[in-house]
Amino acid sequence: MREREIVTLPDDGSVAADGAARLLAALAAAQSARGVASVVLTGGGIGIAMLEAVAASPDVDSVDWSQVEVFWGDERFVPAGSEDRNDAQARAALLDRVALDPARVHPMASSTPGPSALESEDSADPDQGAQAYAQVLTEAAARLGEGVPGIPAFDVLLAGCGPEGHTLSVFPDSPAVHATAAGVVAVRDCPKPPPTRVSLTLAAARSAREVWLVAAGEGKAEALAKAAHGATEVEIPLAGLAGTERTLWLLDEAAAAQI
Ligand SMILES: O=C(O)[C@H](O)[C@@H](O)[C@H](O)[C@H](O)COP(=O)(O)O
Repeated sequence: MREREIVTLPDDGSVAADGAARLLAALAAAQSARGVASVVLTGGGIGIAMLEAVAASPDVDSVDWSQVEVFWGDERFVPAGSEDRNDAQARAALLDRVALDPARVHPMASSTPGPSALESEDSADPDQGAQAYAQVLTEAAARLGEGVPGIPAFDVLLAGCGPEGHTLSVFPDSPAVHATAAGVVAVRDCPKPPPTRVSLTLAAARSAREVWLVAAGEGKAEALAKAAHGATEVEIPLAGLAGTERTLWLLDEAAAAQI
């Protein structure tokens, strides 16, 4: 596994701004190389702040948004349209402000029962939502090329982390972190509300060419230090984040303070 790159910035605002500039450059480079670029979004304050910074960037049009495929690394299993959903927050922050091709935006299932939407297979059952997303990823891998079997070689996968070391919706010593196959899983009794979610496994996240962990605040410092000093992914799931070509930690000084 290639060495992690750790970039430290003064504060959360500069992490979001730097991440936004890097993301625009990475998507443009991917389009130059392969035509279509793919990005995996996540939730949380810094992840959404980064999308807002992308939307506000003077370089936002350096990317042909109609040729960007958007996926999620995890999603809260709540009704469609809930403001708790990562996709709702991403749409408000960026996706509704750029000219994406709706057919290339792949939300995870919501808990809204009823007729299945084309992509998300909305259902009242997160396991069905996870299975439906696995199918979306298999079909996307056929279009975009796969990193690990059945999972696209995403160009950039974004992830945040929690104070106890969770990333995506994979928590320490949880069924999701013990799910070693590359896939999509339902998460129940999640320590971070809302309790029910759908998430990529860490093995699926490692299908990405580049994996970027974006974190700010002293609350993340201990978990990041443990991961930097050899903790296992079962203990500290963020330790299991790695891209096939690059693993980047974008941290503010407070989050990096104990590394
Ligand atoms: O759905 C979620 O909640 C996210 O996927 C979660 O993994 C988040 O990225 C981290 O908890 C960091 O969140 P903050 O940036 O708000 O601390």
